Amino acid sequence: MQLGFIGVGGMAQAIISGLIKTDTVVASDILVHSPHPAHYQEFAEATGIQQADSNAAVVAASDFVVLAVVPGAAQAVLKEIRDELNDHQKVLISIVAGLSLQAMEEVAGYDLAVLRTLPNVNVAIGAGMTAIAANNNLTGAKLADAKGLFDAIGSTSALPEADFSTFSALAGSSPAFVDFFIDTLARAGVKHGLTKVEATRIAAAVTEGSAKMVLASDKTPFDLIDQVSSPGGSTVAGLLAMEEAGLMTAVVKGIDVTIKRDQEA
Ligand SMILES: NC(=O)C1=CN([C@@H]2O[C@H](COP(=O)(O)OP(=O)(O)OC[C@H]3O[C@@H](n4cnc5c(N)ncnc54)[C@H](OP(=O)(O)O)[C@@H]3O)[C@@H](O)[C@H]2O)C=CC1
Ligand SMILES: O=C(O)[C@@H]1CCC=N1
Repeated sequence: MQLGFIGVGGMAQAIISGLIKTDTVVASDILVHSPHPAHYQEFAEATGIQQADSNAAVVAASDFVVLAVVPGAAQAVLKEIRDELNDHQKVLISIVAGLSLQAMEEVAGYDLAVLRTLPNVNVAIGAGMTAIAANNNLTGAKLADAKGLFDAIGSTSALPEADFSTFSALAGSSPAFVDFFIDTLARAGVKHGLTKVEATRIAAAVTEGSAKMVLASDKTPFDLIDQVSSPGGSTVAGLLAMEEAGLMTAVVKGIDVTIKRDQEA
């Protein structure tokens, strides 16, 4: 499979790293381009991926083309590459937040096979969570291959497009929120005398373990909270103090604002 990327920023690099690490695509079959090659030169040399001279050259040489540009540039880039895309029956895979299938079809053509996705940065280590929605032209082996790319670097969830903004907050943005929680937990450890490095290692290991517990057990997170909270003990005291400071309200408010911002884009 020849895989092209238009846009080689943080998220494209995360996907490429995940695909190479999981032996899903060999580096030499990946071709990339963006307006400032200096921004990805080091990454391209370190991974062994190929660099093209233009967006059109990426499309010409690829079976699957990943649109990984900032949302503001997406329409112009689609206009620029639509002839190349349609001439050769390529598959377009978009990772652009807020860009609907219909908006892509309007610009790139109604016959084009398109997969809209919303991955998260954890794809870099094969632990991503990606929402997918295919248009009617993407079926059979092409759909399986396009979906397979994201299955190989984590999990996928086929969702109606109406749920993409919620997914974007809960899975696309939330690595930042979870990292914020990990850093806050570690900072509290530093306040009480641990080094930042050791406190971060502890906080991250606990976060990973607790996520695995939720996924592996048939208990709800609230059941697991009760299991940790000994009667009259320290955990319930800490939990109540966090809730008095508004932890649940703060998280839900943050997600509300994230969804609203995504829908404005
Ligand atoms: N970051 C994340 O966790 C997630 C991001 N996304 C989506 O991924 C997309 C990229 O985000 P991210 O990687 O974070 O952003 P970055 O700012 O890191 O990267 C943006 C990329 O777009 C390129 N670009 C801009 N204009 C053009 C153009 N005309 N032709 C080709 N390339 C162009 C930039 O090129 P150059 O550097 O040369 O200027 C750069 O490589 C966004 O649409 C975002 O919504 C989706 C899910 C999660
Ligand atoms: O911050 C953003 O706009 C993108 C969407 C999901 C994660 N990053």
